[in-house]
Amino acid sequence: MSKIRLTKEFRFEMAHALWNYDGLCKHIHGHSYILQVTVIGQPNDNEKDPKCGMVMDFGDLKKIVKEEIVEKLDHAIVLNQKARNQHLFEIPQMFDKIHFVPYQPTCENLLLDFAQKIQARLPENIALHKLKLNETANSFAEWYASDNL
Ligand SMILES: Nc1nc2c(c(=O)[nH]1)N=C([C@H](O)[C@H](O)COP(=O)(O)OP(=O)(O)OP(=O)(O)O)CN2
Ligand SMILES: [Zn+2]
Repeated sequence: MSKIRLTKEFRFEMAHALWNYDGLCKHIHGHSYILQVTVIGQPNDNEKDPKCGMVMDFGDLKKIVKEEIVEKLDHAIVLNQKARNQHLFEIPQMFDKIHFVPYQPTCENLLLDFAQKIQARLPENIALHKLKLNETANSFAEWYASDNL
């Protein structure tokens, strides 16, 4: 049976800084990120199933991506763990949504992290096909399953 790709788009506001970077992005600054998540699979052909005709309910995909990524990162600060500093936690009303990650929080590395998190939550019959992350209106990175076999 034929396969179909489904895409859902998410938006979140996130601050980050690139540790040891040689440009302006070494400073804490924010982006309005746009994340497109594309999955691939065969539409359900069981007429008795409420999900008949669907590869995956858009709502189920939304739940996974919101729980794994959007709810955690929206209005958060993401910093390389090399920048970890106890003083930041002394002002919890500003810094209780700070995430230190074991990588440089570039578009590329965020996508590698997102791919792992989404893949771990997808049902067996559905595969992650592609991710696209816009950091600005004219800068984006893409992850393709076919590049990572
Ligand atoms: N390969 C990457 N390069 C850069 C990343 C990244 O994640 N991957 N990130 C940054 C900065 O965080 C920031 O996103 C600036 O990016 P840039 O597109 O250079 O933004 P500008 O506003 O300066 O670009 P304009 O084309 O002038 O709008 C830097 N590089
Ligand atoms: Zn940036």
